[in-house]
Amino acid sequence: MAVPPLLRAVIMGPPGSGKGTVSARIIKHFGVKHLSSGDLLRDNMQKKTEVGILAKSYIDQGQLIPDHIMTQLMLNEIKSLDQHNWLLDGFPRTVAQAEALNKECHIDTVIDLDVPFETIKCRLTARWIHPASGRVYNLEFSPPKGIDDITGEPLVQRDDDKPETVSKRLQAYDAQTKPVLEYYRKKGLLKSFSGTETNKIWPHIYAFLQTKLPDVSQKDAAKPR
Ligand SMILES: Nc1nc2c(ncn2[C@@H]2O[C@H](COP(=O)(O)OP(=O)(O)O)[C@@H](O)[C@H]2O)c(=O)[nH]1
Ligand SMILES: Nc1ncnc2c1ncn2[C@@H]1O[C@H](COP(=O)(O)OP(=O)(O)O)[C@@H](O)[C@H]1O
Repeated sequence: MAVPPLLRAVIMGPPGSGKGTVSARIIKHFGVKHLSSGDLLRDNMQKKTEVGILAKSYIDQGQLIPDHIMTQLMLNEIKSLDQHNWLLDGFPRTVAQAEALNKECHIDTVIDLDVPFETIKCRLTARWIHPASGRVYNLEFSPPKGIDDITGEPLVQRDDDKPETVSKRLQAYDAQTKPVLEYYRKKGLLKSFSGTETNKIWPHIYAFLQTKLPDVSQKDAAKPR
């Protein structure tokens, strides 16, 4: 029997559009490997690696990390996922990164979360995360019980979720990341999902991915959450 080709997907959208939240649901239902550039950078910052120390100065300013550093870091990680279906989250974020990725692998689909900036600004100041796993919580949307649901470890707020840094990140998105949407649109790979609530966008993403991969979560497949 022929082995189905491995899925190579990217999830895009402005900061706070719900990439992490939707990725967690995609992992649960479709069992893909998830590689988040932000989680990888935060892990490096926490371990105070050379990349982590350098990244902190950019992230604190709401700026993107230089392309050559980010590309090297991510392409190296991607290699270790060779035999799996994977989903990239937060990379590529510039056209130069998209071109570098294109040289290394063929991308099948790009899921774009099209959420208005006004919606996002409120969300990010209420975001709490569990740094070790990248799990995200929100004071209103998915309220934490004060600690991470799985490990019981404390949650933290991200330094770059301060309102002034959020504005800079949204500007960087407009200037540097929106052209990447155009890059993938021209290749016919872009699938945009518009809305202001993850729970309303998700069933459409779920239906779209079901055309590519089987649901491996087994239970509750009729009502994907
Ligand atoms: N109010 C509200 N918050 C949401 C919704 N979807 C996600 N969030 C929260 O918004 C914040 C940003 O979401 P996240 O998945 O981290 O976005 P990312 O920056 O694109 O990865 C987190 O605190 C989420 O819990 C939603 O539909 N409504
Ligand atoms: N592909 C990338 N290129 C450059 N910088 C990046 C990239 N991915 C993440 N970063 C840096 O890490 C920060 C946090 O990224 P991420 O966790 O994806 O946050 P969000 O999706 O909420 O913006 C970004 O604001 C940026 O400074």
